[in-house]
Amino acid sequence: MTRIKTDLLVIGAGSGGLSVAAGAAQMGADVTLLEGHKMGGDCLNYGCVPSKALLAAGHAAHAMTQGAAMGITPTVPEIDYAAAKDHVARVIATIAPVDSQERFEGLGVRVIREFGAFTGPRIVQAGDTTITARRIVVATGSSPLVPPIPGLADVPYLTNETLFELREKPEHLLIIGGGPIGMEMAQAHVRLGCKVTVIEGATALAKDDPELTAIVLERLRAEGVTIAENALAQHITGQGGAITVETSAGSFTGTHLLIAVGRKPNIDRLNLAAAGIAATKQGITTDARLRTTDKHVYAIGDVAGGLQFTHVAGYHAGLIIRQVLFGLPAKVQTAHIPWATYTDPELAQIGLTEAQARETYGDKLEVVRADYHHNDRAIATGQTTGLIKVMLVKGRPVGASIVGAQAGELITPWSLAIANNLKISALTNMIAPYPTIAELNKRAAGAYFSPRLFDNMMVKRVVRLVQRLLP
Ligand SMILES: Cc1cc2nc3c(=O)[nH]c(=O)nc-3n(C[C@H](O)[C@H](O)[C@H](O)COP(=O)(O)OP(=O)(O)OC[C@H]3O[C@@H](n4cnc5c(N)ncnc54)[C@H](O)[C@@H]3O)c2cc1C
Ligand SMILES: NC(=O)c1ccc[n+]([C@@H]2O[C@H](COP(=O)([O-])OP(=O)(O)OC[C@H]3O[C@@H](n4cnc5c(N)ncnc54)[C@H](O)[C@@H]3O)[C@@H](O)[C@H]2O)c1
Repeated sequence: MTRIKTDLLVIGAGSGGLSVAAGAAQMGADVTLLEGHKMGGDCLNYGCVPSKALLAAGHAAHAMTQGAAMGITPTVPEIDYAAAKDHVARVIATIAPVDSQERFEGLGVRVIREFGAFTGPRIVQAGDTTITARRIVVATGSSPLVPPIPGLADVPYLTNETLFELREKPEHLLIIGGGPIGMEMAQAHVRLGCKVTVIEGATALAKDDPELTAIVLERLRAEGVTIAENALAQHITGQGGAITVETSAGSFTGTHLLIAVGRKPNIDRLNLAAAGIAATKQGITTDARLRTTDKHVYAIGDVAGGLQFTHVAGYHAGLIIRQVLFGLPAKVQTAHIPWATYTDPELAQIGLTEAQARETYGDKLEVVRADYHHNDRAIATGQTTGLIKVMLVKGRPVGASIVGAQAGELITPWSLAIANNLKISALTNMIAPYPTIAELNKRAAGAYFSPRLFDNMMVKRVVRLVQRLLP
């Protein structure tokens, strides 16, 4: 049995935990990091990285079918599904050293490859090591939620933890859940030559603006994905190769089944009760400073519930560094946190959607828009499907929604604007190189001033007067 005393104990080496550990160790703190499974957590091994790598393989296959309008003869791509998964594995392996035990030990972090469990307030057991810490950060992430649908336990099913290892190409992939995981994986698979059916109990991509999600769903359907909405999965039967999901809107049969109905926080192993730390089904209870019910213990990232994204876990980590290392106050804000779904077209959101902004601000709300089909770069590249909507109150953005090529890139300046409470003029003052899709942001911002300048009699009178007076 080994006993350790440490300044800062971080439980979980995923997006959030690694950021805290790297920052704190490099600033001179004594840091201990526990990881019971793979360094890098969900994002690297089972989430963002493999999903974007598989989407890229699907994109490459799709591109071979799309050149006709530009004089390129489309071909039917030959798809080696297992080789596409090899590409996914290589991408993970390329990024893995950044999150590795060796790198973190090199930074001065004490890394223990064990699951941790509280045995008392600020005391954690990890294998045969007992750790007492002045401050603890719980960053244990989340796992796929497997709902208690009758029959599910008796059929083989995939989750994001097993999908990326699958080497045999699904002939017909059934996906329960039309959230970001379901829709990204639906498009990746249909483009890799699989038949795909998405079974969604309510509305697909429901967290985004319905006007924009309709554009994504239309494209997915046009590419061959069957999307059944208001189809709650109720009963599952069959075996590998022939699985039937009975829903409130009919039954669907496929060869493989992916469950993508949301996440559950990783708290079962933590023995939180021993430390008097409260949690709900959504995650560990935290205050606005990310402190748990034990003020010396923080919870960050997916395990704290709320928005579950890698950049949120990273943002939380920054707030922890501020508080724990420098003793400065810090408060979680959510208004400037964007997200993007990497379908084609991409879908991105920050702040309030139009409906949410309308509910909050009523008549004070102004909505400005710009369409991709007016953008010269989008015309040149044949990517004219899409639009930007910006929600403004008294000349300041309170939300932005984008669907279209590179929406995930285009959302960033709106985060800058909202995070710094900038006026929309900050975006009109900006100059984007021509021809770029990014000009759309400036065009949307300009749409706020256009009616004020061009439909304004006073402006016209002033201009005429100045013209008369000028020599
Ligand atoms: C398919 C998929 C695609 C995604 N795509 C995106 C995307 O494109 N962009 C985006 O921003 N987000 C994406 N996400 C979400 C993103 O992966 C998570 O929000 C992010 O990984 C959360 O980071 P975390 O540090 O909270 O948890 P994790 O990264 O999950 O790390 C938690 C770590 O803690 C370890 N652990 C758990 N319990 C213990 C314990 N008791 N002791 C020690 N270690 C423990 C786990 O093994 C794990 O390594 C995606 C998620 C999925 C599933
Ligand atoms: N691009 C990204 O940033 C990205 C990509 C993937 C995942 N993620 C993260 O992972 C989280 C989880 O994603 P997700 O797609 O699993 O969850 P989700 O909660 O966003 O969507 C799950 C969907 O499943 C549906 N559902 C639930 N039970 C059902 C049932 N019995 N039958 C049919 N449908 C049912 C829900 O109505 C919902 O639309 C996301 O919220 C996000 O934070 C992010």
